[in-house]
Amino acid sequence: MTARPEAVNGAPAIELRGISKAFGPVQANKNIDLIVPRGTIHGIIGENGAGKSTLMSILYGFYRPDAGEILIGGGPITIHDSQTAIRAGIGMVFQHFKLVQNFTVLENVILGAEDGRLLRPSLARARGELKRLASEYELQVDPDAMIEDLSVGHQQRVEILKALYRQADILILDEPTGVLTPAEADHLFRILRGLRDEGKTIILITHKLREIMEITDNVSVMRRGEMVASVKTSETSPSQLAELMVGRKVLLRVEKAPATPGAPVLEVRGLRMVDAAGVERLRGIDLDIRAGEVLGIAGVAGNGQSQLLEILGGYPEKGARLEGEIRLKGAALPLTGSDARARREAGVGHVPEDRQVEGLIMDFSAWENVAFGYHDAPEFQNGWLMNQAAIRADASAKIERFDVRPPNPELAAKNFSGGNQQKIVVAREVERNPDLLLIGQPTRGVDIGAIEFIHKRIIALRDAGKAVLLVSVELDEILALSDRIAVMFDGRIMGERLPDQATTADLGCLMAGVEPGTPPEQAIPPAMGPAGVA
Ligand SMILES: Nc1ncnc2c1ncn2[C@@H]1O[C@H](COP(=O)(O)OP(=O)(O)OP(=O)(O)O)[C@@H](O)[C@H]1O
Repeated sequence: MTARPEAVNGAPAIELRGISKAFGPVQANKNIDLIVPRGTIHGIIGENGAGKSTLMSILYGFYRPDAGEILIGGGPITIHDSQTAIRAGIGMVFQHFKLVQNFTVLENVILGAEDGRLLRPSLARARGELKRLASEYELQVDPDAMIEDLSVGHQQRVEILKALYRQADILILDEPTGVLTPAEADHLFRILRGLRDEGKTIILITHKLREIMEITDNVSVMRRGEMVASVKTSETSPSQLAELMVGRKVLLRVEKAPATPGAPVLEVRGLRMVDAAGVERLRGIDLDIRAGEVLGIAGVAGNGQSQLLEILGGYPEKGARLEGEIRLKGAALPLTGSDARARREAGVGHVPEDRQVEGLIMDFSAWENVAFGYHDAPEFQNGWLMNQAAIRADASAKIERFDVRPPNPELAAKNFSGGNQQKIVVAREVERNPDLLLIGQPTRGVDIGAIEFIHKRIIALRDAGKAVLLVSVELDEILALSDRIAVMFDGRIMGERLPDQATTADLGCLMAGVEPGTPPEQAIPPAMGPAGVA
């Protein structure tokens, strides 16, 4: 490790002094100072677009700062690229993993490492080292498994193993629990504590204040490009952190009156779906949603929720075979063929789970994305022509109401932070007041101020007599918003509960495919989820 700076005794693991970075007119980081003591877990929080990812990308060598200084172990260092960062002992686990899908675990771990040539002796040595790391850190994973066959939780283990294999002393994790089940998140936290206790330094970016309180030693708060506070976790509280982040008091719970459901809006009977590869993804779904209620679908990702949303939204996977019946306000909807537009015209709004692939056209501007799919509405027509000025004005107003930052309707979707991209999609769908809103992972990667806002809008839609189908892997979100909860496992609905009667343990059993109260010897889940999620 030639370029690793000499550690100065007792010096912090990381020190940033006066770091600034602009993207055109956007000052993403302004004169940032940060000290992270060695052997601690340090949380970084801030609203969407506050500049957290930019700061970490500077530390990992993806961006060069416009100004400022970085010290690692007390020694100044210029981080030209990620190879320099790796040599300085810095490892990073991204939100969207950087693994090669059709390579094995072992190949991914050694790829890019200094002895990463795929020669037999080095491979054998690497295999031994990987085995040692996996057992020492409870990161068990089959070295010969293909990445594409692993659940997201296991892919994340590979990312961590990759950093440890390169002897990282500092590990940066960007929203690591966004894709994990509660049990996987607990396991990850155990590992992080273990790493900290042996002297490694961990930076954790998260929007979840519960995680900050549970696992970090110190926490730094960013707001609009600046570092506004660094505090000891034991000396702060979730409400104080929320206020520091947003600059105002934030309600950390959803306030809603009991639902008064009306006539059925959506009726689904015997919905089955077999995908192009012949795998049965939905095995006979029956559900009803009435006007004025939120039905929450809980479940571990990969158990058919995505397919259900896509089919209801009018774009089933290519080559899928479908069976069953869907009725919207009493009228049968066609099952086959792609008819997202017909669904929209019939009063269905859809916020897809994957905003970047299905929700947005990343190279198009924010206003085009807000108008997308609705631009041919009568109010936007001017005789035979499209009234572009009206479309733009309407989109700009929605961008402003949803507090999309920066509030620049001309900026391409790809240049917004993840949470702000999500606000663009939610603004488009919710502001049309659909009779049925299908909404998948509405607040993934979204900051608490925006979560509060999106939750309020969902409840307002319900209170206006609309029906909402909410799919979320966040149990807290399901419990807070739903009037009824259905749990999906392996393409089926395992059970339905009322939120005030459901316990996390009870829902957890159903999510694992086990009827609550089943004697332990019989409580073996019938099958893995379709995507192989354990
Ligand atoms: N490559 C880029 N080009 C232009 N603007 C950018 C680029 N990367 C980031 N920005 C802008 O810099 C600001 C900070 O973004 P950053 O991604 O660091 O925020 P964040 O705090 O990580 O947000 P989130 O919590 O939503 O991930 C935002 O206004 C963003 O739009």
